[in-house]
Amino acid sequence: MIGSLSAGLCHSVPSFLYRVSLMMKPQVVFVLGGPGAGKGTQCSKIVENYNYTHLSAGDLLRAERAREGSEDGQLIANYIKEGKIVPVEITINLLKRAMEETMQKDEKKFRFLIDGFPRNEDNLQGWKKVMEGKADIKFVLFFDCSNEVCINRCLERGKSSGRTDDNRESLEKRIQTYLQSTRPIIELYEKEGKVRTIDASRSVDEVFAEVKAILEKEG
Ligand SMILES: Nc1ncnc2c1ncn2[C@@H]1O[C@H](COP(=O)(O)OP(=O)(O)O)[C@@H](O)[C@H]1O
Ligand SMILES: O=c1ccn([C@@H]2O[C@H](COP(=O)(O)OP(=O)(O)O)[C@@H](O)[C@H]2O)c(=O)[nH]1
Ligand SMILES: [Mg+2]
Repeated sequence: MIGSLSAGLCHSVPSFLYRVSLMMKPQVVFVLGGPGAGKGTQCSKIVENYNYTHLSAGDLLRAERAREGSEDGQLIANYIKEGKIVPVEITINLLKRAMEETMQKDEKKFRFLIDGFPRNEDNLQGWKKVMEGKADIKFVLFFDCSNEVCINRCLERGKSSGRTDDNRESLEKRIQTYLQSTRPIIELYEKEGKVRTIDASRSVDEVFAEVKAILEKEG
């Protein structure tokens, strides 16, 4: 059916446009929580078990920081070390490109876990400006745990992560940014009934059992 439709259309529509029109709209789960809450760990486990692509905004920014010739590398480095949130124009371009590249390679890969974004009002506005209507936000997975647990996990991670922000000084700033800027975004989504809160203070496996139950329920 699709084959014959394609053969008919190819005479009039450029094939790349035809391919784009066949693509599913990206289905997005935002993954939020404090620094060290376990977002990345749980996203990896989701990817092992379900058909999602994990896009960590922080990882994309760190890759851009390291890219030779990047115009934004120094700015990104400063923001990360200071625990501040990079202007959304930079982050949204990286996210959009990563989503497009994933779907161009395999059009069945239209489910995304967007980890660590949107972290503030600027991020939210940037997402809306660029992505509204182009992607569906299914829900928000919120990994909730105390600041103390977050800090201890990041300090432990800092022994081997090589990250410039897994130290006490940066962490105090990151926690402040999280409380002042990111929590209000989670609350906004909460009012829309989109937040699925998970107690992230338990073991990796216990947390994942809850994640699984949510994903199975949401379909
Ligand atoms: N449930 C958990 N219990 C204990 N340690 C955890 C748990 N989840 C993650 N960790 C560890 O805590 C650190 C932060 O986890 P990570 O997944 O990178 O969090 P985030 O992406 O939210 O900053 C890592 O060193 C990770 O191995
Ligand atoms: O959308 C984003 C995501 C991350 N960051 C920056 O990258 C850092 C690390 O983010 P990441 O999500 O990797 O940290 P995690 O919460 O996983 O420890 C943040 O503190 C910010 O400085 C940002 O500016 N915008
Ligand atoms: Mg992370």
